[in-house]
Amino acid sequence: MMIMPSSSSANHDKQHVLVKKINYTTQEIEIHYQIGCPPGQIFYLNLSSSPFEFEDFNYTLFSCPSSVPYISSGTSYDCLTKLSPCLGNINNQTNYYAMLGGYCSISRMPLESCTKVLDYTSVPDLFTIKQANILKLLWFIPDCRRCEDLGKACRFKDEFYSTQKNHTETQCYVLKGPKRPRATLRILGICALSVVAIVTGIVICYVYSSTKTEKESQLRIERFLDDYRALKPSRYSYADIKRMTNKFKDKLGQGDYGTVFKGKLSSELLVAVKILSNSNEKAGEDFINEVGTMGRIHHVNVVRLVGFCADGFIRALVYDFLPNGSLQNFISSSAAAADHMSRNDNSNFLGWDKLQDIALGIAKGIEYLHQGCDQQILQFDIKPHNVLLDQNFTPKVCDFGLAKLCSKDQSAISMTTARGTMGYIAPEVFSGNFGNVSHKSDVYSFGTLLLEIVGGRKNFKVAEDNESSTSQVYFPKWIYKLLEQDQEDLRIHIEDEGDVKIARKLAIVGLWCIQWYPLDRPSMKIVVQMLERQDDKLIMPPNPFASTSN
Ligand SMILES: Nc1ncnc2c1ncn2[C@@H]1O[C@H](COP(=O)(O)OP(=O)(O)OP(=O)(O)O)[C@@H](O)[C@H]1O
Repeated sequence: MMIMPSSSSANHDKQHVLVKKINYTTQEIEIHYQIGCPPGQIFYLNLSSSPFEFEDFNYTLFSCPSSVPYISSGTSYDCLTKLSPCLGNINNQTNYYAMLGGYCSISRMPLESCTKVLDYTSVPDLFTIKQANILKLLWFIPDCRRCEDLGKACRFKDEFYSTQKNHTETQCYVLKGPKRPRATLRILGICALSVVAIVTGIVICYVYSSTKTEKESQLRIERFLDDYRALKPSRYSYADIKRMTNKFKDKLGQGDYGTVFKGKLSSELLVAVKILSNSNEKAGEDFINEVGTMGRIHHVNVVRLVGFCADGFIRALVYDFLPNGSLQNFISSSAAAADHMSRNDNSNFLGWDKLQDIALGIAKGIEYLHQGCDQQILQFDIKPHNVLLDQNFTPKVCDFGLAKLCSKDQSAISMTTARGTMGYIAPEVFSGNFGNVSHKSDVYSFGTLLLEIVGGRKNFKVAEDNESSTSQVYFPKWIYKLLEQDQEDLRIHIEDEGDVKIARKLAIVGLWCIQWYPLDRPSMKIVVQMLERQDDKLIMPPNPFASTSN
């Protein structure tokens, strides 16, 4: 900061002073100022070109012959300041100077021997300068003290619009953060909005997905409970059975042990209801067998027992309805017989791929019965009649009236009477001479079924066509010879290149299964593996008819 001594002063140079303190609230600035000697110099400070003023005081300068004692006024200002040792030379006399503040009464000062030299009006606070070398300056324009008190910023009123250059009125305003360019602000706004949108989106997604997951898990539990309930066969009354079969309106078929009717459990669940005939003395036993066995098994290739009825003398079994009926309806057309076999209508022919799938499905179902349950279940009546097909032609093993439960490690079971259907029964089942009755007995029946699929006719029935001598040939024996001679033409109905390969495979597996001695037959597990093989490298089995060959 610079201040200029007055023109009356000898020194016209601008003087640099040090700003010690600025107080914006009181609008005071303190500068470091060394009082000169004689002190009058300060009284001629020219502040006209600056916005500052000093607080004006009035003083009277006295010249005294000797030093005067210092006397306090008792106020915040001192009354008398000695200017000793600043000696001045007035009227050719070397004198001490004393300065008397205008606010003090001269009568109380020890100035009797002194002579008044000069009155100074409107001069700075000499006492402060003298004590601390501080000169206090004030400014009044702009007047921001009110704004400072309010903690606000201050500016000239209508700073931007005023046409008057020297207007002095001020106004307070709230100081905002540093201004940012509009584009930056817009980008920041967009970013902020995006963040808010993303966060909101995440929150909505989270809430939505957690509600959805909750609903899904609830649904899953409901479904599980439904399924769990469905796993156990329900018990129905006769009235229920009548209601579900619409009073036995739609008959599906007649078996040895009863009549089967179509029924409806709900709009979605169709059922087949088998009413066991009372006339058959074995019906009660079959009933217990069937419910006891099927109540505990669940497999895609085993028909599901939905429920049963034991109401008075009425016994009924309720199964899932399988719209494509039994496999028997489809295998008699599988082979368009060669000249020595009777030619059947092949309108029901499913194709070799489908037949292979069906064979594999049945094998898996039987393997499950043998190995997949707590107890081994021997079905003892595997035949095409007892394989039902659903809407996708997935095979389901059914009819467990003859089934027997035994422990898994049991290698043989005792059997008092022969079980099963002639032509499918394993030799050991009807005669104890050929080995023990075991799971291998089901393997034999399955082998017969496989060969029926390939031959398209009942194996055990020698063809009744007497027009040709070859029609008397027993199909398994005949096909064994053909395969042994590695003949390509199996005299089957072929639609595709791979058909012969499939038929060969089914026939070879079938021949393995119908080995006379149970020990020579593969287990159902091996049968499944053989049927799943894609190559045509299956080893030919020994001749199953060696002991019976003529
Ligand atoms: N779950 C089912 N879904 C659809 N049809 C069925 C169902 N069960 C049986 N049938 C039909 O009812 C007919 C009679 O079946 P049933 O099991 O009583 O006798 P079978 O198997 O033909 O002979 P057997 O009494 O000697 O075993 C079958 O041929 C089949 O067409």
